[in-house]
Amino acid sequence: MESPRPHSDFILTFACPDRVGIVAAIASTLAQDGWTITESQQYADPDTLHFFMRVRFAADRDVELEVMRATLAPVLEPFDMDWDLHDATAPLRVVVMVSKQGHVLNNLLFHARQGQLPVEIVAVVSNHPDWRDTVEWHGIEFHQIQVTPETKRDTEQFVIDLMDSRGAEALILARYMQILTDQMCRDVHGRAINIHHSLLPSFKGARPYEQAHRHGVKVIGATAHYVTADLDEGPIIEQDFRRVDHRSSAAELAAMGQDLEARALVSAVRAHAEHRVLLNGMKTVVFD
Ligand SMILES: Nc1nc2c(c(=O)[nH]1)N[C@@H](CN(C=O)c1ccc(C(=O)N[C@@H](CCC(=O)O)C(=O)O)cc1)CN2
Repeated sequence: MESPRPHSDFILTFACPDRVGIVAAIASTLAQDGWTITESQQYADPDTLHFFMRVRFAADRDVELEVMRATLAPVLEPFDMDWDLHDATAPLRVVVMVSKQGHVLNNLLFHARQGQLPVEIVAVVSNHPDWRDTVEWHGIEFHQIQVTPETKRDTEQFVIDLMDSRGAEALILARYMQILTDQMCRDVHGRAINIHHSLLPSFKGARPYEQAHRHGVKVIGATAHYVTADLDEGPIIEQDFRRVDHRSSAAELAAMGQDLEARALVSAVRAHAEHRVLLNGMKTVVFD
């Protein structure tokens, strides 16, 4: 028999300069207020001397997210924290962007529909019509945009407005093959995830499987990362890989890579949706 769901279930994440007493302050504050800590992970970076923590806590009473935020603010203030508080039970609302290749999009749609991903895909945007029927079969709105050098900023503003109007908290680039402008990267900093079809930092940019084939690689892979203005240089969230050999053409490498791309992106989106990813400069801390 399933245990009863708590009335209030929150996830606190933060990063701050490391010092003695951080965990004790969090734990004692929660204990004094009658909260049960159900998950807790922390990491002290020896290089940056920064401390990272994810703590999930619950109680059988109804507490509004904003009320909980206001309660925690004075406790966290002395530690100079970059912190956030999330409702652990709320699925992450996302907008997905795709171009012509739909294997990663399809995998996202399937996992979300099956309830295997704590995500609600509220809209799909594409610069091609190919995946409209599939997306609309899932009952999800599909918007086609026309991206040219002249229209790129307007199309990006359309996406930002769409995210705002649908309450989307993240943007997922599922093999969307257009480079986002610096302004768009600023607008979605820390909440746009791209799947690149190579093991970054190798083979950035366009056509990475052709680059890999020319180099005679013995493994291929995929990298899910946050999007930044520096193309395919954003903080890495997840990678997946497999062995290959001299017999495969670039096209065969690309075909073998599709599953890796789909798996890596789902894993990264799940980690982001469960608030397990914290930015650590140009890197990430990803809690289990
Ligand atoms: N600002 C960013 N935009 C995008 C990133 C990123 O990291 N930062 N990742 C890419 C995806 N991508 C590889 O995964 C990628 C997509 C497209 C190209 C590219 O060169 N495309 C066109 C040019 C399109 C354009 O100018 O918009 C081309 O083939 O010439 C390279 C890498 C998504 N966007």
